[in-house]
Amino acid sequence: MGRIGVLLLNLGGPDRLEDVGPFLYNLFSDPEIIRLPFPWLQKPLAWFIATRRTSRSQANYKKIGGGSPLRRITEAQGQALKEQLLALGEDAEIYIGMRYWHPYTEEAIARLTQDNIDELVILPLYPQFSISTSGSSFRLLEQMWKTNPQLQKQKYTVIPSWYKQPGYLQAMAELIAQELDQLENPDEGHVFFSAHGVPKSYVEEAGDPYQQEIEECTELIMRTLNRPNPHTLAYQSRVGPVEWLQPYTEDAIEELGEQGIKNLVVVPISFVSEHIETLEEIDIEYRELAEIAGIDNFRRVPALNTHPVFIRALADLTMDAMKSPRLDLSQVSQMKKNVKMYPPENWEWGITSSAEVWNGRIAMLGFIALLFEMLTGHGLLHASGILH
Ligand SMILES: C=CC1=C(C)c2cc3[nH]c(cc4nc(cc5[nH]c(cc1n2)c(C)c5CCC(=O)O)C(CCC(=O)O)=C4C)c(C)c3C=C
Ligand SMILES: [Fe+2]
Repeated sequence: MGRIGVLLLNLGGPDRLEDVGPFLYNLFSDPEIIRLPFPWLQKPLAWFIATRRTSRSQANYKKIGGGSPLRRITEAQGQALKEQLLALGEDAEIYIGMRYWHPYTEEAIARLTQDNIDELVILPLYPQFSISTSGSSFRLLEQMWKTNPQLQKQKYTVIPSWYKQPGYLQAMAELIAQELDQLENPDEGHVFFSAHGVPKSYVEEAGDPYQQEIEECTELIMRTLNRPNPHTLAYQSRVGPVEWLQPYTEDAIEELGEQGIKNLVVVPISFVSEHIETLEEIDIEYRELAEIAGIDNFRRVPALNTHPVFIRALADLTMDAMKSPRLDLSQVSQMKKNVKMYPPENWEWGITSSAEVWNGRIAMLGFIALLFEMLTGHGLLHASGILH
């Protein structure tokens, strides 16, 4: 076999405070993040929400050193994976494709099409699949493949999710065990899995397998840990007014406090690197909540980052993917049964003349309403709680 490439997909994060606004705009422009019935409203609404959210978000990034560590950590993971693959006899080229910030997926694809890679493995750095994360990156890649004849010649395979991978489970269990062992009585630690949330409608209406994969993953980690500790799963980082997956992390912490739990070991489960939601939300906000709830001992399990057992797991995933039958991007959504990406594949972009007329009229009304709301602070978005 010739030269292989590994495309690592990740979310991306603002490197500096001045990147926060444009990063949020990119994030909210994604129809897999805000699912709107009218595609024309996506960009104005993204601009509006990003503008309103920027200073609050910047204040949080300031608390963790003025930017996201995600790029640095993902690059370190890429370098460690390259070395691990070399040790297994595979001289691979690693590409990093972020969804909402540099290095963008488009930049990674531009690099790899110049490199003459024989076989490409597409590996999302999200253990569990969600429409809003891996799904969004796969959809972007699918569009690129459709429009780029050079890419169409590229042989590739996709790893849709990998939360059952034994090395990954082992690395998570080791990190949890290390944290439990710091307690005076390790068996008394309550293991608290905090997963990034998604709106409930993603799971119940759009068929996102995320909740099922998170729940199964939690059970598999506990089985690998093989200790008698009780555990809880909750969902963090809710954005906007709609209902997200429950229980919410803040409510669950409060409840455990009321039950008299004194030792909490918090495990971030949906992401493999430190980022704002571990360093700020868990380490600062939830720690404070726990203290108020009477939990004396609050410990957080570090993210996997470049943990050697985890890097070996990524290398094994890559090698196994090359030996298995290829899986292409269009097969992935079939595999993740019932997943309805948004907007749907057969979305009609106002192709009939009457639809064009109505689209135009509604767009005009929407814009006027949005402008009015921005100037006065009153309107539907405020009333519904989307904006504050
Ligand atoms: C598996 C992990 C993630 C899921 C699922 C996810 C869904 C999701 N996220 C938002 C809104 C925001 N996410 C933000 C940052 C952010 N999100 C993830 C991971 C998942 N998101 C990460 C790792 C990060 C941080 C990147 C970094 O800079 O370190 C933000 C910006 C931060 C903030 O302003 O609070 C927003 C907003 C939605 C709406 C969503 C599902 C629909
Ligand atoms: Fe997020």
